[in-house]
Amino acid sequence: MASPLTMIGEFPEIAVDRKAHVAINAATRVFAARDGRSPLHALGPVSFDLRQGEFFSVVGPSGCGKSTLLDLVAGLSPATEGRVVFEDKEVKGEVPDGVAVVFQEDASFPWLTVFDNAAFGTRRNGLPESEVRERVDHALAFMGLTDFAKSYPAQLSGGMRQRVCIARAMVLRPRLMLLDEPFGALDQQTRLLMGEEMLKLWRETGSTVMLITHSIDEAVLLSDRVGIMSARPGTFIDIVETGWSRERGSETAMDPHYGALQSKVWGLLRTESLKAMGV
Ligand SMILES: Nc1ncnc2c1ncn2[C@@H]1O[C@H](COP(=O)(O)OP(=O)(O)OP(=O)(O)O)[C@@H](O)[C@H]1O
Repeated sequence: MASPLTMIGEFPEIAVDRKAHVAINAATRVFAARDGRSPLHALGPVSFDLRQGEFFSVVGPSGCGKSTLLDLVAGLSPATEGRVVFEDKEVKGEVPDGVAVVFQEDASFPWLTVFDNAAFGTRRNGLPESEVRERVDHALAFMGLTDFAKSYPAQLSGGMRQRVCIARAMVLRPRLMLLDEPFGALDQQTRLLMGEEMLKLWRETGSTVMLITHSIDEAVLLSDRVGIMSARPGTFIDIVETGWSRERGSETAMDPHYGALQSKVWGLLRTESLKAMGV
């Protein structure tokens, strides 16, 4: 019988299992009524799987429930109905072991050095200091921050601060990385470079990635699959396979298939964005 594991190109150590790593089953989120307003149905019902080791991006009109979906998968917010299962365990009430989340806003701690920022999660998890040091040194080198280990966030650019946050997530060696517009506040150039860093990280770690983004270009370039959400309450109207190899990078944008994928995603998103704007 054929093995369910597929060896990937130059990275034979990463065996990607195409079965579900995260299963989202008929999940909805309704926010309770507040200030005399009616309850707000923000999301779903939405059902989909994140496959083991894939890079999955989510695009959708503003306010359709993308961050709400990520919060559900991260265990930061409960599903009103339905459920989320990560590695055969229901996600409930806390971020599961093996999951790291990176947000758009600069979440570095200004009172800690770059090294101590990156070490924060692992120290809290009680990892021995020698192991912390080894992991942090590797993550800072990977993110090009070695020379800034003793600097404080205020001494860094916005892009570098965001790299510190990604290093902090990387040090945890997550099996699932949840990224909520992590490059949203960065200029276009830095954003492109950070996308390449993310791909490098994804290739090195073999972790599953779910990225929320407003950028169709970014979603199409980085992902194995792009999920397009409807206007609120968000559900997936389509999930588009890109077909890229793991070796993709900025040059993938020159591939003739890239333009066709971009147009397809934009075509789907445009209709939903007009609906969200009430047009
Ligand atoms: N804690 C909350 N309480 C009440 N309503 C909320 C809460 N969080 C989000 N919402 C509402 O739920 C809806 C979905 O919000 P969410 O942030 O998930 O959308 P989004 O697709 O990520 O938006 P954007 O693309 O603009 O970042 C919005 O109408 C938002 O106002």
